[in-house]
Amino acid sequence: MNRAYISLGSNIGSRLLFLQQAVRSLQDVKGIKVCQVSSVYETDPVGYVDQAAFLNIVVGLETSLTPHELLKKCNEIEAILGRTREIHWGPRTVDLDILLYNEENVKTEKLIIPHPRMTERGFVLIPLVEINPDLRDPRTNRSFIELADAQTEGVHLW
Ligand SMILES: Nc1nc2nc(S)n(CCO)c2c(=O)[nH]1
Repeated sequence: MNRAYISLGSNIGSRLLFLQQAVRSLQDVKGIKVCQVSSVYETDPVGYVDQAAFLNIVVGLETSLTPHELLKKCNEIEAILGRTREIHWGPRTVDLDILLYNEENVKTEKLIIPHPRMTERGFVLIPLVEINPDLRDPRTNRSFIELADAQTEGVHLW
């Protein structure tokens, strides 16, 4: 069985409901068992800053799916919950990003794991280390806790 971590975010409409529906949709996928769900954090937008605050969580799961099969399911859940892509990095009903898949490095046109921007994002690191403080970056072997501690600004328990 494989262990994966996914970051979820929403900053349009009923943000909490979208996150709850996305987690339930993941749980309903054959070959996915959601094992951990972080607290909900309200976070300042990163990247495209002229938009509403996000609610963010990270979930830990066990899966028999391959990384690309998992990506396909995440994209399907985003589409079902109404994600549009008018503005790159703009507002969205729900966004699912695969952060880690075991200690594997994946690099294809469609998918890069570990997520390339995860170490720059407090809204990812803080919920991630909440659910598993022992995780290390497979590329550098650096503890994610050290990185999270330096990026608490704009991330608050909701
Ligand atoms: N705080 C915060 N900022 C973000 N910018 C983007 S793009 N996203 C979408 C995830 O890539 C987020 C997010 O989920 N949370």
